[in-house]
Amino acid sequence: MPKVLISDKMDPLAAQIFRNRGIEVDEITGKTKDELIAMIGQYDGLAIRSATKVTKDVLAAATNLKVVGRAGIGVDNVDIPAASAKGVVVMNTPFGNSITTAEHAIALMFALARDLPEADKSTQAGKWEKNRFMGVEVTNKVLGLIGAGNIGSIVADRAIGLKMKVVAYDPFLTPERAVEMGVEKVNLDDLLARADFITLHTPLTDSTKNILSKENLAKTKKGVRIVNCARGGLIDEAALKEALDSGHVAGAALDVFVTEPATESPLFGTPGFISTPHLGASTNEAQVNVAIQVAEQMADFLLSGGVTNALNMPSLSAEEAPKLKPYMALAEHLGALVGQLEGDAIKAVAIEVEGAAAELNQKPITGAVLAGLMGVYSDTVNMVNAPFLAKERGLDLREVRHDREGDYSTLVRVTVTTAEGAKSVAGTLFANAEPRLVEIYGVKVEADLGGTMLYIVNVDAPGFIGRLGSTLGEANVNIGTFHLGRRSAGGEAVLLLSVDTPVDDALKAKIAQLPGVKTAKALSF
Ligand SMILES: NC(=O)C1=CN([C@@H]2O[C@H](COP(=O)(O)OP(=O)(O)OC[C@H]3O[C@@H](n4cnc5c(N)ncnc54)[C@H](O)[C@@H]3O)[C@@H](O)[C@H]2O)C=CC1
Ligand SMILES: O=C(O)C(=O)COP(=O)(O)O
Repeated sequence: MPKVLISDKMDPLAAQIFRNRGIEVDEITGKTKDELIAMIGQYDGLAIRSATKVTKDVLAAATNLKVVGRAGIGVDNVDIPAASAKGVVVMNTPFGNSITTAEHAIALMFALARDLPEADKSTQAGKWEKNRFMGVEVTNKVLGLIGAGNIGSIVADRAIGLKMKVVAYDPFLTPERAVEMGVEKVNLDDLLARADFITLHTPLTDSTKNILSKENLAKTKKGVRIVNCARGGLIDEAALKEALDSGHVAGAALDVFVTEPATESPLFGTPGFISTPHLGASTNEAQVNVAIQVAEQMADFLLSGGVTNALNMPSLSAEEAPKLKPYMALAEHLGALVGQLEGDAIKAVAIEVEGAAAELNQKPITGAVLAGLMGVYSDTVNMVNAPFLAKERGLDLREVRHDREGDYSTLVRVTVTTAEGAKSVAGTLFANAEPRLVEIYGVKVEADLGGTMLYIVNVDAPGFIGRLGSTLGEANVNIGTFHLGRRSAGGEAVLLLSVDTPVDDALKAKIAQLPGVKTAKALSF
């Protein structure tokens, strides 16, 4: 039974879903990094929000971990390259809390426009300072949207409803989408110069870090009000403090900080400054959404291999997963076969599918071929890290889907290119379920790949099979299955046999010395 740790505060529905689906679950929140490291080894899945930091050290200790599920959007608290290298899938719930976060941005915009927190404090202190608080309307004001993705678009929609003019800066926003959203696509300088309110909705990346830098804050319109419900680090906090003190920026509302929890900050107490403790996603509705989604996605993955919303591997629906399962076994075997036969000599790989296989999602088949191929170099390769390892080795990858009718109702072909040219192996499914090799380097051989095998290329001549059988018999090695094919009578013959015991180097050398043998390799699957 897989075991999951929920390490951040999550709606109880998450634990309930795991249990209903037969997954053991522990809810242990608020642990330090060392405590997490000490316990993580026993879990197959880790469900988190933003508090748990899934660092390289945590991943190194996570010897059983297969999936990290983020009940929310931002995954900057997860070292994704380290997770990928370790073969751990990282998934999030990209839509579950977007409305809620957009609403929080709008709420903060209004709070800034009317100085609500300060007015509340003063009124409850019995001051009735009616003349101190003079706000601004948002109607007809320009809202500058930095980042026009899921949350940004919802903010734009609400702001347009409030009769604001929305200008958006997002390098990935197409002109068509801008028209659809009813916003004007602008460059950053234009936005800074025109916006009465600025709201940020981008992830924190190299290109967005300090996007509101000291220099860019200086380009804003005097009296601008700024909202950040995305990530700390998008605004230079020290520069923001200066701009608030000087009165250039009239107000700023931050839900997120460079360092969280932000229990102290030079910004605290600055006139015009409002803050909330990373509450963007904190509504009942959003937390129910993300808890259900993350638990269902993680359970699908742990129980059936279905992959949804993964950031480091292609998606695979829970319905598709069982259909693809035998193909993935076939693909992994074909990859392992060419990987063991050609090793470092491989420069490029082409993966072709035809017949029934061409109707399926090809990405998992490709991932499985690469996992088999890269598995030659490491025991910890799986479908998640194999594509990254292949890229690191500079392997050129090509995927081809054929519409044509071939000799087989379904076929997967893996062709590798080495200095000697292109070499290919192909396999099919017997009875839609059992993987079968059908061709190796141009020779038709039907074989079950599995266990320990011997691959022998020899000159097709009488007496060879007898001599090989005797050599194996003398070494007390029992033959399990025996598959034979040849390029032409009297030409090159190919033998693939499974044996019940490992073949040591001495026996391999003996076989290689038999008359007529061109190649002799031991394989394991
Ligand atoms: N405060 C909170 O509790 C919450 C914060 N968030 C944060 O909100 C942010 C946005 O979330 P979504 O809208 O769902 O993401 P998204 O991926 O749908 O949209 C992000 C947008 O930023 C744009 N972008 C990327 N680089 C940019 C750049 N250099 N300049 C301008 N735009 C750029 C992208 O093209 C994309 O359209 C994320 O960082 C997420 O972590 C999300 C949920 C809750
Ligand atoms: O979903 C996100 O990106 C958020 O920032 C929400 O964070 P939280 O789950 O409230 O810790």
